Amino acid sequence: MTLEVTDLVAGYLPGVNIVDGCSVTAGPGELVGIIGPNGAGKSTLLKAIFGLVRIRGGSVRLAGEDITGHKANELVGRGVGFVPQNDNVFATMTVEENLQMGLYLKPKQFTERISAILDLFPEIGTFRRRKAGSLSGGERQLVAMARALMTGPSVLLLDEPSAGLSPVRQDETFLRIHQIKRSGVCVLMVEQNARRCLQICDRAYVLDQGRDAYTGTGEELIHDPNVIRLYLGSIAES
Ligand SMILES: Nc1ncnc2c1ncn2[C@@H]1O[C@H](COP(=O)(O)OP(=O)(O)OP(=O)(O)O)[C@@H](O)[C@H]1O
Repeated sequence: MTLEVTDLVAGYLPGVNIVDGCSVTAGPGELVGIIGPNGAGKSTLLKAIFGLVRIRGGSVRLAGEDITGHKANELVGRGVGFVPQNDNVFATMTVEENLQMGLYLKPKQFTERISAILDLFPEIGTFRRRKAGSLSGGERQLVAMARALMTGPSVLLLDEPSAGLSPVRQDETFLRIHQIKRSGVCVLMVEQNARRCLQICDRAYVLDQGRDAYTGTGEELIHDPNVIRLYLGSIAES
């Protein structure tokens, strides 16, 4: 399914638009990155798409259907998954219980879905009975993504999946995101690690002050002098 966000306006406080005329699209099996400076509105964009921040203007369409302002639980039912940056697992529950929570709308499908998830991420099998709170950051991120995948979404929204992880764990996480994309899911990912994000994304958007300032393939943006100057630092860093 294609996700189309057009001229979106959203914010928390009256009169302050954090997302301010932002347009992004992501198609089936596509990994689309969102990068930009702190406070640009990246997380707010994902939350607005997922019905967690009030939308003041513009539209969100899924497979051509208007889903603007729909509530999160309704969006899950329509095939949208969201992995927030913080508190994305239930620490006192086991991994398996976390995955069950992901499927609370359709508990009868648990056996079928868990086997699909274990096919995609076999390592979950090795710690499925452990409490999520006892896992490493990378493992917790994997559980959070797996939980969002339990309903078999066609669109997955990821908010800074590499945050707080060591470089090795970040690489593992990006590899897993690639596997998710290859399974046909459309992935829209906000990332702090801009350079790495551009290396692995099919396409990306640079957000600035709530707007999509630049867009292109990861390869184009990573070599774009404006993007380098404003967001990536010197070319020598690459
Ligand atoms: N719950 C909230 N209430 C009011 N303002 C908020 C809230 N959450 C975020 N903001 C404000 O919205 C602005 C954009 O925040 P957002 O988290 O979307 O940016 P971001 O691009 O994801 O930045 P970062 O990379 O720092 O996470 C910030 O100025 C922030 O202070």
